[in-house]
Amino acid sequence: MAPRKNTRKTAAAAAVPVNSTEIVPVGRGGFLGHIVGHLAGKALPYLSPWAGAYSLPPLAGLATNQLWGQAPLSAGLASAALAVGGAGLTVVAWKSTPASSTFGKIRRAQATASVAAGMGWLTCATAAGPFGHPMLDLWLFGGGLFAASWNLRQLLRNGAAGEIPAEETGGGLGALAEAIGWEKVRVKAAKGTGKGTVKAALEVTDGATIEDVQGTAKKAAAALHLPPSGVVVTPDPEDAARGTLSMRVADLLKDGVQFIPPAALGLLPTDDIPVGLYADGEVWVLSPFAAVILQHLLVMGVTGAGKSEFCRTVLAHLMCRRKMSIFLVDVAKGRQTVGHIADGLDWLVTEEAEAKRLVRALPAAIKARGDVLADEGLDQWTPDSSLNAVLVWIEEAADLADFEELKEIARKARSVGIWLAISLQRATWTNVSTDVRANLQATACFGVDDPGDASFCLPDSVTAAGAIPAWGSERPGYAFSTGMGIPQERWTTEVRSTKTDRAYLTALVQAAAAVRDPLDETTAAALGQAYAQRSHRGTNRTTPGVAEAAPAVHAPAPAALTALPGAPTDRSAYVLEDDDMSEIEGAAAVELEEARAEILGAIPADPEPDAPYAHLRLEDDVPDTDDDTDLAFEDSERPSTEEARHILCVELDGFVQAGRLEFEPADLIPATVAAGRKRPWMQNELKRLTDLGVIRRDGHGQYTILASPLQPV
Ligand SMILES: Nc1ncnc2c1ncn2[C@@H]1O[C@H](COP(=O)(O)OP(=O)(O)OP(=O)(O)O)[C@@H](O)[C@H]1O
Repeated sequence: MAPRKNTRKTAAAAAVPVNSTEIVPVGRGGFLGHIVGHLAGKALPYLSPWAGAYSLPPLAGLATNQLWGQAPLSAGLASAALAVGGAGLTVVAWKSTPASSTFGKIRRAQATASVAAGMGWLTCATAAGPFGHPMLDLWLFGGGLFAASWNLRQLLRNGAAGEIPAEETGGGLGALAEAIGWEKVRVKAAKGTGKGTVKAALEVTDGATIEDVQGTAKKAAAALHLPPSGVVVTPDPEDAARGTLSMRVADLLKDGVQFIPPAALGLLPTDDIPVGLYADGEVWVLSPFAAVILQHLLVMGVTGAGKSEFCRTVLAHLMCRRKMSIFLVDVAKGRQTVGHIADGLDWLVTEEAEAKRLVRALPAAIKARGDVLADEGLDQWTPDSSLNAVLVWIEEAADLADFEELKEIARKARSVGIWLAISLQRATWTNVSTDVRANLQATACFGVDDPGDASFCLPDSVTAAGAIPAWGSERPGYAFSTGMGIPQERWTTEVRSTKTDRAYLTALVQAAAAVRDPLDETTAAALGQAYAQRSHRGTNRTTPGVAEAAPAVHAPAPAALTALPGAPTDRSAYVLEDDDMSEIEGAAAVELEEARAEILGAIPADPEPDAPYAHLRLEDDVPDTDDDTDLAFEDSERPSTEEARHILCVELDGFVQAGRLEFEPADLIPATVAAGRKRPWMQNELKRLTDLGVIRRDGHGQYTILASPLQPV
């Protein structure tokens, strides 16, 4: 295995401050000096109430006494004015001090009492003078009590920073709590992470729940003037009364995230895929193939939200790996999105018919891979298998396959190492069934217009926490992502995918051709003609032992039938016994009536409606020739059953050679006539070829050719 570099931490390392140990200076000033300095530093904040209490009152008292205390009239008027002013100030102090908690109430009482006592003393000191008795005694005792009570508050606040409510820690969280009705919520120890996010511990009391708090995350964001998704409340899995409040106060990713190149060419599919950065600078890493369960991915976001960039990022990384094959289906703008890295795609599908072919071929590949893994003694795909891991990325899958088909593929592909990624602009109940959704357990939800859409993509636990990317296309590349080995506590952290550079990616993918393995033989054979005739094939190394697709052989040769996936080895298998025939006829009877309308509907309108033979149907015997006519038909010998079947097989093979893998029964009418047979015979043949895995019946009377009956794959 190629050496692995730990990409997960590289980008983060620059942003994370190094934890330093405080160094005590030794030398001049020395240890004692340091202790004295340290103590002085600690004590200083506690001295200010004392300094204020013992300096301001005498100064103010002396000033007012000197100004108005000398004459009885001015002293009386000044005292009265100060008393009224003092009462007013006391009311203001009471009203303006928040008291949503016990601590708040104490603080309000303390602030109000301090103002009232100070103004009362000043009123008296104006007339009586500050330094006589009892004014001097009141100042000395009252000032001491005042300063000590404020010291007590400081001590409580500093000593129990983690235990007291936010309003005690300052920073406006107390006001926030009051504004959004968090009476039963304690917000503790708000701390900046230094990476644009402030985090605080939450605790609910009096019967409240963390879910109640989650419901008000948007209010909190509005009160703090943050983006709607800027406040996220995550419950503590260990304690239902606790949680974490994260507030993203700065956007470190707004200048974009550069593509993080692969650590090496030739890594395995199980190695980490770095696809972007989290809001706190950590690398956003996906590990789908290394996770305990391979979780299929649902990518969602409005047009312009950044899905294509994300797709290119994931694909580019996987294109640089061994034992990995990638199929991409994008009927809308495939070449435009990935044309420059198409070399790395083993199969790029841009046509709807081919997309349907691919989807229909997958069940056979899943089955064949399952058999190989069982033989290899593996419960699920690992790099030890002889098979490649496969990524099938489908854009707007709901338009290309029916839900039942997708559900089955998603359910079974997981264990055989086929990773399904489905990208949608808007996943609602109407364009993806809940069954399919349930099988897409990993998500990357980019901007959506309606918050409800996000809840279709992201798990409830994530949207409930307030992690909803309801920014539409305003913030391209930003998303929330879950599953694929992402630690659960990261699911509610915003990410931004990397922005790719066309020229760089092209060069990278070209260089990686030397390490890309071709698709393993088992999967390639099981995918049949749909894969053998794919319209695009990428470049990869040719590994000894893995044959390239056989050149098309037009000449039908009986021996070639051996190449059918799961088909018997000699042509006699195509010849059925009578018993089989009646069984098939019985089973086909129902289908016949259904197919009849379809076939007849497909036949163009009769160009000679008034001709004497117009009443004849395909299944009617050809009438005897008119006695009056000169025309005579040569008696041609009716082909044997084997010959008739061969004619039909040649017709089907002709379709395959022409790159046409879909047909309707009506298309086989000329061959049926050439075989000297009628419609029921053709229907039986179709049924038989379906059972043999040569063709597959789709809805609405259509068939897909899975493998030519006459050619090796
Ligand atoms: N991670 C990103 N960082 C910066 N810009 C980005 C990022 N992702 C996408 N963009 C920009 O946003 C625009 C739209 O991106 P993109 O084509 O990936 O959106 P989309 O979701 O695929 O849209 P659509 O559904 O129409 O295909 C592009 O101009 C692209 O450069």
